[in-house]
Amino acid sequence: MRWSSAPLGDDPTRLSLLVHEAPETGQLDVEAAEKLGISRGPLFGKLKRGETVLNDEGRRISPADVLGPGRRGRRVAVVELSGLPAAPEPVPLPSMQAPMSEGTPCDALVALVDRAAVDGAGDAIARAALAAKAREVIYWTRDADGLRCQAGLPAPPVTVAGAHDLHDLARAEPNGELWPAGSGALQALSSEERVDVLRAIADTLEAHTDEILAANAEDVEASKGKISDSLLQRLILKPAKIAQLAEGIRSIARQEEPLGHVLSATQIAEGLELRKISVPIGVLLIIFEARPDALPQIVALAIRSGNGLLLKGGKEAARSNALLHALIARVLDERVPAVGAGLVSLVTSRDEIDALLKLDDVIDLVIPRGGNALVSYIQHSTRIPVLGHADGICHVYLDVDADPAKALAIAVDSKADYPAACNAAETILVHEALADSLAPRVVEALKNAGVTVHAGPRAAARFPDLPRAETMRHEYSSLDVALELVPDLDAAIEHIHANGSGHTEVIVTEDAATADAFLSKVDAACVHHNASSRFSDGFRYGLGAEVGISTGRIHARGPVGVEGLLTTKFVLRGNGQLVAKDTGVKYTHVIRDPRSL
Ligand SMILES: NC(=O)C1=CN([C@@H]2O[C@H](COP(=O)(O)OP(=O)(O)OC[C@H]3O[C@@H](n4cnc5c(N)ncnc54)[C@H](OP(=O)(O)O)[C@@H]3O)[C@@H](O)[C@H]2O)C=CC1
Ligand SMILES: N[C@@H](CCC(=O)OP(=O)(O)O)C(=O)O
Repeated sequence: MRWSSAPLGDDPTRLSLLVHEAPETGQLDVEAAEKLGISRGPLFGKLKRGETVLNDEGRRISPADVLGPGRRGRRVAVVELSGLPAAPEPVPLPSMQAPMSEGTPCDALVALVDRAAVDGAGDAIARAALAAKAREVIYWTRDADGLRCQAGLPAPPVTVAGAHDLHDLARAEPNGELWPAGSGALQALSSEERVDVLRAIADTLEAHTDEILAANAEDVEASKGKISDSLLQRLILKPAKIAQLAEGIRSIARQEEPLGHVLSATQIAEGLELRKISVPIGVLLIIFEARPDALPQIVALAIRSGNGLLLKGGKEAARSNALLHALIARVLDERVPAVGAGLVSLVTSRDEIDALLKLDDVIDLVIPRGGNALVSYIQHSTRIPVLGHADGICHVYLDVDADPAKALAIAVDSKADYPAACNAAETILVHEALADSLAPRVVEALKNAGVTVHAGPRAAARFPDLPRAETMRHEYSSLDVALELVPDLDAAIEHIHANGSGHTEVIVTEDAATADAFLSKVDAACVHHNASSRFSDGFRYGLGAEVGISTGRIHARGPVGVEGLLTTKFVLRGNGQLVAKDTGVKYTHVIRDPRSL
């Protein structure tokens, strides 16, 4: 352990210390070392100290070959903000201008405040947290009775890279280095290291299934009677769901490295080569509903794509999310200490969102995943680009040439498989020519699956006993569905465009030309032919997982996986070429095949 003093703002008389903990090397794997031809003795000590050694045959053995994961030395900034007399002798500083953290994020900021001044200290603490790039803030107060660690004060939640109070932080004008630090460090990791983290997260989820289920059971218990049954189902985690989650994360790990992928290449002129490569977007703020399995999926996609993350989950899932986040944070700290837990921050309260939405110099993309109200609110409250994942008013159109067995099964699966999902069908459209043949069978099959069928204006004339649908533009998110009759394909498409939300639309028909017309004319993120709307999902589409299903048009649409979290960068390599009013080179503009590079 060593310490140095560090300046805080423009008042060098105040106590401010930077405490550095010595790093811990990993455990030496004696068996592995002996297998590599290292005899017990001083070489073991050298390897433990991080030195490369020569084995008995003179081959170089590096510490990484025989040491388990180590722990980096933590850094804690200590500041005294109350004007109390300075404590230990300040050590002369190399530069008073140096940032308090010496450029590296601190694990924690310990702030000492006069008890009487606590109420007014928030802004100063926020500024100190910013200067220290602190991931966590711990307050101590001091009065006549001595020092006290203030557990009673609003807990300093580990939120945006740990900053304790986002409102204060927003006022403190972050310089953009605090949050992206983790993202930059993530990009510096090798593909193997990021893959290793994903595998470790998948293993951790499975290993802690019981604890996760216990935290989830508390969330479910607390929400019973307060939310609808279908929303409760969305909140519930089960062992099979956790196993599928882990498998999804492993499949993301198996995917081809997404960063630095050459998407196109052009020879601009002799010796002047242009490449377009894939890069991460940067820092993402993702707001999602009370569905805890979304958290590890989103984290895995962000890690694979090299993005930093701020997460805000639905309040009903608070305990499940907190545990999942803590498990992931531990993996990050253990496996990639250079990146650390700060890469993924969990915001717990809706109140913190407004301050974050102001940080357009820090956050690169906001993805609100939830109802239309949420998405519109975010769009109107920020200058940060927004990729909306809004509601799913999905239709299944049963064409005159539909195979009846497929039509019945697809209608039932699209609604009843998981009624609360945004990709569940909300309206079944049936060709009018089938009003007396297929339509009653559809009503029957849906009823048998426990679904209440609500008749639209035309269907009501044919099925007067059914309850009326109050509107055709409604997301039931429950075991309810609307039924409407349409005269032909064009009317079906018109109905979909008038009432749908651009999420997922399905046609059931055996006529290829009708299917093609539907698939090309319908304007939605996902269009399916003879397949359930429920396939519209990142895991089922083979993306491993999803952030959600984008109902926005730019830049990603439909289930958003790793690719949806990337942007591009042009890289031009030359050897001194100039533009010189476009006379400097002879343009060739030869398109290269990226696969040949
Ligand atoms: N397209 C897609 O991928 C998805 C779409 N959906 C759609 O979401 C809807 C259901 O979601 P629902 O459970 O109602 O979720 P909400 O839209 O009510 O909330 C989702 C999240 O947004 C937060 N939130 C809501 N309003 C605000 C606000 N004004 N400021 C800050 N945060 C806010 C909530 O916080 P808090 O919990 O604290 O209130 C929660 O974390 C359905 O329409 C469904 O189709 C759902 C999942 C995926
Ligand atoms: N991925 C989902 C669908 C999209 C989704 O997240 O929906 P929701 O259940 O509203 O959170 C699924 O089919 O399982």
